[in-house]
Parts: sequence; structure tokens; C-alpha cells
Amino acid sequence: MSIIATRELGMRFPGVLALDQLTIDVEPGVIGLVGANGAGKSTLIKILLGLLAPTSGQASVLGLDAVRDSMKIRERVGYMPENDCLPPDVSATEFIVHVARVSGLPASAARERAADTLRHVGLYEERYRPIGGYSTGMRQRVKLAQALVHDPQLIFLDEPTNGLDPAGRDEMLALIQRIGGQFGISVLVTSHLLGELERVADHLVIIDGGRLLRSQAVTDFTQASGVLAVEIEDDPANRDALGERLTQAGLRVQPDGRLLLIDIAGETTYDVVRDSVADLGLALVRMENRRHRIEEVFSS
Ligand SMILES: Nc1ncnc2c1ncn2[C@@H]1O[C@H](COP(=O)(O)OP(=O)(O)OP(=O)(O)O)[C@@H](O)[C@H]1O
Repeated sequence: MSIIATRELGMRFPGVLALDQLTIDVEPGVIGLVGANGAGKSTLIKILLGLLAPTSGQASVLGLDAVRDSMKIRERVGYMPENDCLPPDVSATEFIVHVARVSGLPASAARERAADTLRHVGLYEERYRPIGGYSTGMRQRVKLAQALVHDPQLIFLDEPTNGLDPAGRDEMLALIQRIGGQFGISVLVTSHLLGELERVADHLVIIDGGRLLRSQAVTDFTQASGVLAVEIEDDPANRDALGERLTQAGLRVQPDGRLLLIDIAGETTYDVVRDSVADLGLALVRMENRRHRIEEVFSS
């Protein structure tokens, strides 16, 4: 079942075409939405939530129409906006209980659910302190908790790693992966950094200037590339000697730092490499089929 589907979706603001004939169709899981600043990521999320009406085309979320059924969508979907929207003078517990009550839970269930959610996002110890004294990472977790507290099927996270240091980013990405895996909630997460979403997403949607560049499973981006990466013990002269030997044997070889990248020309390539290493008396450190990183796919 598609969790999000759009057909020729367009959004025109005065003087700006923010989304241009965007057609995507994605299944449940962790979906990364990647694009530079201004690519149209937040606009797409707002349309999917029914906060903005598109100027053309259609969109559906969990099989519900984004314009007609927006109230039903909001019951089933959580939203973590990009900008900070937190009241400084109340504690995380007070705020999240309030959000749970607004979503319709009775008082005692809201308190229980808020405590569980804050524990899941790693804010349990600090939950009674006023939000105003929280670090950026803690504030992001409160925003995440308010998106999760009503037990949604799908959450939209708009730039959740923004403003975090590398350790904070890693923690947030791990949390997103846990939400998708352990809790079984689908996630649409945006970032302008392809590399970080590549680590956690099952599927990537890449947009630029409001247009779709690619929508693909992450494994399809990173399929084995037909290149064998070989590393031998750390002496550049050895690496060069092996490179020369393999070239003489008819293989295409390219040095890449400590590695030799060898185009795989059939099963015999492995034997030629093994025999050449042995003949030259070299020590093999590793030999592996190389997978592309997504950024390499794009730079090519
Ligand atoms: N309410 C609005 N009125 C006019 N233009 C808008 C409005 N909202 C967004 N835009 C424009 O639409 C384009 C897409 O903006 P959007 O916020 O969706 O991009 P984004 O990919 O989320 O980028 P960022 O990460 O910087 O928020 C931009 O050119 C932006 O200036």
C-alpha cells in the first residue's frame, strides 16, 4: 500500500513555483526527502498535512485525500516542524500532556502516554525542567515527542537534525531509525544532507527546485557497482607494482588512495588478482565488491 502518493502536484506562490508536477509514490518505512534549501520540502509536507492547498495536482496520505480528508490525516499523522515552536516556561511533561489532551486522550491516559513518549525520545530524566533551559538537542526531542504522543501511523520530521552537533545528529538519526524499526511507525524525514538520510532511510525522494530528481529504494542507489576494491599492505610501491601487473593482465585499474579499484571483467578477475598478489609476495588487507555511496551516483 502507498503511504504517500502525489500526482503532478504543483504549488505556486506569488513569483515562485515551489512544487512543479511532482509525482511520487512511496511505501511504508523510513522515507528520506532530500533537497537543497528552497527545494520545496516544507511545502510538500504542509500540503500532505492539509495545511496548504496545492495549486494543481493531487496528493494522498495513508490512502486519504490531502485536501478533502485533512482532519482524518492529522489524526493519524504526527508533524515535527522545522522551526522551534516550544513554550519556554513549561516543562516537557506539561507540554506533552497538553498535546496529548488536545489530541483527545483523557487526563490519566495523556499523562501515561506523555511519560512513555518522553522516555522513548530520551528525555525522561529532565522531563520536569522548564523547556526554556533545554539544549537544542533536547528541544528537538520535545518536538519529536509532540509528534509521536497521539500514536500516529506516520510522522513528518522537517529537518530534525538542524542545529545539532555531530553527536546530537547521530543520536537523532538513531532515534529515527528506532521509530521506523522498533515502533513500526513510518517516517518522512527531510534534510538537505543526502549523506545523513542515506544512513537511515529505506527510500529516498530527491527534489530540486520543486521537481523530482529521483524516487528510489536506497538499496537500488547503492547496488554493487562491478568494481573490486583491493587493499594491500601499506606501501605505495607495492600498490603500484600490483596495479601494473593487473593492467598487463588486461584489467582496467585505477588507484584510489590506499586502494586499487579494478573493473570486474567476469569471475576470472578475482583469480587474476589473487594470483598476482601471491606472485608478487604481497599481503592482501582486503578485497571487496564496492558499493556506490549515493553522493557518488549523483556526482557521476
Ligand atoms: N508562504 C510562502 N509564500 C511565498 N513563497 C513561499 C512560501 N513558502 C515557501 N515559499 C517559497 O517556496 C520555495 C520552497 O520553499 P520550502 O520552504 O518548501 O523549501 P524547503 O526545501 O523546505 O527549504 P528550507 O529547508 O530552506 O525550508 C522557496 O522558494 C520559498 O521561498
